[in-house]
Amino acid sequence: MKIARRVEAIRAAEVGAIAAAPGDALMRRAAAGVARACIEQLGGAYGRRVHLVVGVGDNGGDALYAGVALARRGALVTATLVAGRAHPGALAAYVAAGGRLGLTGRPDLVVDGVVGIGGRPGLRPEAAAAFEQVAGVPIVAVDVPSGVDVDSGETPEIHVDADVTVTFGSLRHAHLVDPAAAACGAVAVVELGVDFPAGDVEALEAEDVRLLLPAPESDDHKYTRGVVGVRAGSVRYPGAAVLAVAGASVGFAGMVRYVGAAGEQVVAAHPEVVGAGKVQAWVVGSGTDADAESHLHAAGGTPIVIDADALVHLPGAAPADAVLTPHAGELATMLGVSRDEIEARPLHHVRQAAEAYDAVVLLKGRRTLIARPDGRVRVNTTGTPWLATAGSGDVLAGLIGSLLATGMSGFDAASVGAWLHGRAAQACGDGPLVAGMLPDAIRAVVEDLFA
Ligand SMILES: NC(=O)C1=CN([C@@H]2O[C@H](COP(=O)(O)OP(=O)(O)OC[C@H]3O[C@@H](n4cnc5c(N)ncnc54)[C@H](OP(=O)(O)O)[C@@H]3O)[C@@H](O)[C@H]2O)[C@@H](O)CC1
Ligand SMILES: Nc1ncnc2c1ncn2[C@@H]1O[C@H](COP(=O)(O)OP(=O)(O)O)[C@@H](O)[C@H]1O
Ligand SMILES: [K+]
Repeated sequence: MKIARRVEAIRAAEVGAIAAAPGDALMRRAAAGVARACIEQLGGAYGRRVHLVVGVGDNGGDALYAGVALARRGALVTATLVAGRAHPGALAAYVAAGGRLGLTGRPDLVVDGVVGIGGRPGLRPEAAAAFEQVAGVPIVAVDVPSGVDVDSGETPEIHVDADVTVTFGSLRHAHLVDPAAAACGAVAVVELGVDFPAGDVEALEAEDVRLLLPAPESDDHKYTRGVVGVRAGSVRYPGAAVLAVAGASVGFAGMVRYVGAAGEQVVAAHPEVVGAGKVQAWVVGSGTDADAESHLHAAGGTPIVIDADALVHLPGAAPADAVLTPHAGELATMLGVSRDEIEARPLHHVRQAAEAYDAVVLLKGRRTLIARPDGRVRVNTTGTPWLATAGSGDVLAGLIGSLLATGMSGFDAASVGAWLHGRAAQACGDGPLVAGMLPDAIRAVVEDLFA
């Protein structure tokens, strides 16, 4: 599990280590990691031109010590001190190592050391101007891309867009949560040997998913594995029913039931699917059009995935054990704000919705967020932009419902479902995909996990 923590918790955990380490030892360790990432990005150090953009705090100190390490490996290192001053010890070491002040020529790489966890959102004009001078050059950000809001993952003002971000000890929220995460590029964590407390934002990794998935036991039968019911599709959108059922069919339930207007199409595509009866979880809403409200009421009180058209028919609170799966536009309608506001502050809004509806809320997007009413959040890091295709959300809803039917908690079912769905899109490769390709790919991803 990847765990991201708040700045306050990270600072508190590091106090002891900083006091115990002699001089700038911790900063030098952090800087060595930054230098390694630069060398990797450049394919070497000798003769490469690296430009440091340096702020007044320890983030700038890290950048300068990284400059020292790079200069020692034969790189030509220059630096702009955006406030005209910098961490004294690091600056002295930098000058002693042959580092120059001021920009000369076009560098091969820029190191963003303006601000880290001590920064406020936005870039001051001197910092913005320093980056404009080297526009287009790849950027390695120290700790976080300067200008992003580290705890909220928001980017309310201008900020650095990095190719690589090197952080220390623990991920911060900005590394996982969009829009800030999109500004980080690839993220590397340098170990500092510090212990951190639990965090409230996390991301599943393959091993976590494998452990959470309830593989059938040798004495299982279809009913012990769980039965999922799908109320999706309509005369207008029969395909949504087929896709939601397809998603449910490659989840872990032992049987899929379908109730709705597209029964013929569903059985033609999935002859194993049966009609109304007892279920352990429902999936309601994908493509249900005008039938959404009646399906929502008919489904009743079992664990339930509520998707698409059904979301707007929810009263104040959702039924017990509900997983709501809006995209940004649907969440905007539910909360009475604009889509832009949701996209600018997804972490804030997904938590607000989970609390208001007293349900697990999965907000779809590049970095899908899954929130519990108590504020705990999982971020999905699998997927590709090709997944943004009509009907892929229907497959996801069915898949999550199928996992829910096995007895998984809503939080686990939603986050595991999102992980499998995104990994399936990755398995489809870097090219157009249609939602109907996802179920086979999900099956293959599961097979790989258990191999
Ligand atoms: N803790 C640890 O164990 C380790 C920490 N490490 C490193 O230390 C970093 C944190 O360092 P830090 O605390 O000195 O804060 P930092 O982010 O450099 O900002 C400093 C100053 O910048 C200013 N400023 C603020 N906003 C601004 C803006 N938008 N644009 C321009 N300037 C702005 C503001 O000063 P002001 O100008 O207001 O006086 C603020 O006080 C951390 O991210 C990591 O890199 C590593 O060495 C490993 C060990
Ligand atoms: N830029 C993106 N990168 C990765 N995944 C994305 C991106 N945009 C959307 N997705 C994913 O694609 C799926 C789209 O779902 P949704 O919007 O409900 O589609 P539909 O309603 O057509 O089924 C979601 O799983 C979402 O997380
Ligand atoms: K930075």
